[in-house]
Amino acid sequence: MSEKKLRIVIGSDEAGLDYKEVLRKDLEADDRVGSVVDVGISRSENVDYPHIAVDAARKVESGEADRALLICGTGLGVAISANKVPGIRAVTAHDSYSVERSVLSNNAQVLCMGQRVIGVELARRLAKEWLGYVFDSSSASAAKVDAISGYEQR
Ligand SMILES: O=C[C@H](O)[C@H](O)COP(=O)(O)O
Repeated sequence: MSEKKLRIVIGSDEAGLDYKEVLRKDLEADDRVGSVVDVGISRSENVDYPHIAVDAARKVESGEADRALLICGTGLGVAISANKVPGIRAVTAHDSYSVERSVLSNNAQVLCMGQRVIGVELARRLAKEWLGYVFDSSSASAAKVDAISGYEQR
């Protein structure tokens, strides 16, 4: 039985644009990915990171996409912004273990990285690993994620 392919949204500000372009190509070439929607920025249009991050997060929240990958200078601003969208769990992670736990412990749908923080090859490797993790809703972590959701003001 084949796994359902992931629908990914990718976005960045100017500080993350180079990595975003590289990571988008990697995602498009990955068999586990069914679609990649790029919410910007492009070389010709600059937009500040909060708008890109919220746009991407809304696509996940609405069910249009399964996950989002966001890049800015640090990976911090895009995570803060994406987390303003109810139902979204966005994290900044630059190491393999945190990327794994962001999905398996936190059921985070949004991974954020900083182009000014890690090398491009590590970012590529982490994004590849990230695709392989699937949250287990019958795991002991599920009740903790539910508790996070319970604190949201809807
Ligand atoms: O978190 C913010 C990002 O790192 C962004 O790319 C740069 O933001 P700044 O220009 O406000 O430092």
